[in-house]
Amino acid sequence: AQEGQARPTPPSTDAASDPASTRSKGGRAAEPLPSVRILATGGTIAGAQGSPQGYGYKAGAFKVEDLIKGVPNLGKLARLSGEQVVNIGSQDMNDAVWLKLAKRTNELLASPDVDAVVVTHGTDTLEETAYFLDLVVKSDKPVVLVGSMRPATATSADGPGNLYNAVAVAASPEAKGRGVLIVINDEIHAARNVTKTNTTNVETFRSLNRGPAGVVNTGDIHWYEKMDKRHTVDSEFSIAGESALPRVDILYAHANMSPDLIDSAVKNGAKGLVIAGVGDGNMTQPALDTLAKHVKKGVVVVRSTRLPSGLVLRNNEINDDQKGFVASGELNPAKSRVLLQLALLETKDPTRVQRMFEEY
Ligand SMILES: NC(=O)CC[C@H](N)C(=O)O
Repeated sequence: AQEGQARPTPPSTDAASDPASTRSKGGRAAEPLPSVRILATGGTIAGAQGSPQGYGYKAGAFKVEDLIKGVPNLGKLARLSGEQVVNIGSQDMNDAVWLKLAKRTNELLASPDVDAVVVTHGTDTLEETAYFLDLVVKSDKPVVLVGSMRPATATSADGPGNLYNAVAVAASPEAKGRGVLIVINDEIHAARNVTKTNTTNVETFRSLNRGPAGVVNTGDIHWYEKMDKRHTVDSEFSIAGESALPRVDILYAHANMSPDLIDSAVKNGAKGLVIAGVGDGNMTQPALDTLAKHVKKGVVVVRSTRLPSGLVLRNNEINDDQKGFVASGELNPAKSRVLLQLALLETKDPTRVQRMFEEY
């Protein structure tokens, strides 16, 4: 547990308990609670079930005010305010929303009136949005993303408990400087490390290569190791003044992979390509040859893996130096795509991009 900090009151269904604006510590004078802004973007956490039997649900049925009201005692953790950025299923997340969300987050965190930001989000692309923010947020104040696997109206909805824990983490002074975090299913994950591993299970988010950043149970936090990679205030990336991001496509390798889709992606405007390679970032010889041809014309190619864990090491099975490829290291294809989009705002030089893949 965090030293010197009162354990937050666990959620109860006591409707009479009024939200306090201060937290007292062992009889000492009460100090103001941290101010946490909730930025809502939609997803299952804001979804209502279509029918009691069905899986189907209406995404974004609930507004941010509904989400806050739905969690007993949330107001005892922090002074809360909410704003609706978008209300979409995260399968529809796009560069424009990322830029809007990141700029708003930076604006809020630059204010002395805001101590932390919580983003409610669908789980499908949660890890991508989190990593994007990890690379472009210019503050060491906590930024916590949270989602749920069951809609708010489901039996055993997981959203309210997840939101309670997310606000507890955001309100924790020790969350400062850890980069963007994802809180779900009683675990805290670094944006860079976490991935969705199961289509429906509440235990779907895993940091497969490194393990979680901590655990959180009804607001009681236990931290593990700090992230040693560059993020937030140490990041060289900035989206200030950017109105669009370069197009980067992901191509999935498989037996008998043909180079046609590679050519098509480049023809349609991709400035960078990420290969979800077989094994440690491998692919058929025709695919390799076609990629090498596009590298010579300035397209940046990153080799990642379609496997859920493990590293893609430089010059391991493939001579990246000779072909001008970049190896993704620990980053999965979705996160490699995010980093490459930001890298391409700076450079097309594969040596510099490789350095970024080693540092972030
Ligand atoms: N559990 C979820 O959040 C998935 C719902 C939806 N596809 C989304 O990502 O927003």
